[in-house]
Amino acid sequence: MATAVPAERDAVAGAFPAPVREVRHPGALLHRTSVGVDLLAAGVGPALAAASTAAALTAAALAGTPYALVVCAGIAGGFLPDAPVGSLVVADEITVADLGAETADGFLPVTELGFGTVTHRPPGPLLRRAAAATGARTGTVLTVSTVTGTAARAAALRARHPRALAEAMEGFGVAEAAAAHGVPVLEVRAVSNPVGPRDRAAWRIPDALAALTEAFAKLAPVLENPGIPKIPEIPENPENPENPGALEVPENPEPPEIRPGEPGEPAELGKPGEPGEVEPA
Ligand SMILES: O=C(O)c1cccc(C(=O)CC[C@H]2O[C@@H](n3cnc4c(=O)[nH]cnc43)[C@H](O)[C@@H]2O)c1
Repeated sequence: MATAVPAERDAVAGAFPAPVREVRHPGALLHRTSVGVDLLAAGVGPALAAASTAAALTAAALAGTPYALVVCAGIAGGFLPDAPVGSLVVADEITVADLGAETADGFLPVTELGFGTVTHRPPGPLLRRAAAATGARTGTVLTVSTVTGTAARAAALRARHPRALAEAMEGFGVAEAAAAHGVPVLEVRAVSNPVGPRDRAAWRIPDALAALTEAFAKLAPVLENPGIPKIPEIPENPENPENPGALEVPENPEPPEIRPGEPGEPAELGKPGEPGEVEPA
């Protein structure tokens, strides 16, 4: 579970039974709950959130216990009237709003420049279960690098993304990291403020954090059993032109010896193995 700041991480932690313990990896400090869900304050903005999430995913994969699901969570700005302050949004599209080029004819997303991606979509069945469990609205959650501060910018974003319910700053970065590891992603946001003219005093942060705790209490059973198989990554093999998408594997590979409770045992959701962990001093 990746949030931007520790206050959001701790709000999510409030939905799980105490205690949590710290697990330190290079580039990612995890809070591991007693039910095996890992929480990460991944940093503000898509770049740092992607870097931190990728570090956590890589550490888990190297330990032989890859994550089954990544969830980006936190507070957000909501587009009125569809996502008022206090409401909860689960993204059916996680879309980066400002990755592209400004032209004389307006904004062009990177995809129209011929590269990259601008949207990640959570698996439909998981999304529907998450929305049903929490009562959340579903729609596009935009990822921005600059918080919207004017009515004109809010209107421009909605004109370009009519299904947008909320904007926040990490979802696309977290989703890019998850996609690189072939792991599905969800984004869950509690609306703390309207998207529009900047009025920081009007942000209802404590209420949104409380809504986040409540949402994750309801989501816990869904997250424990997301029902989504990991998409296997097929590494390229340039030396095998008949099957360039597969690495050569011996015909009867020796099965790895795996004993219960050891690294390599199929992981419980989000519960990486012990190697690589460093307990806090
Ligand atoms: O000051 C606090 O106590 C506090 C507690 C929890 C979170 C914060 C933040 O400032 C979180 C920043 C985080 O929130 C997202 N966010 C919220 N509203 C918007 C918005 O209107 N536009 C874009 N992002 C928004 C965003 O993901 C930030 O990273 C403070």
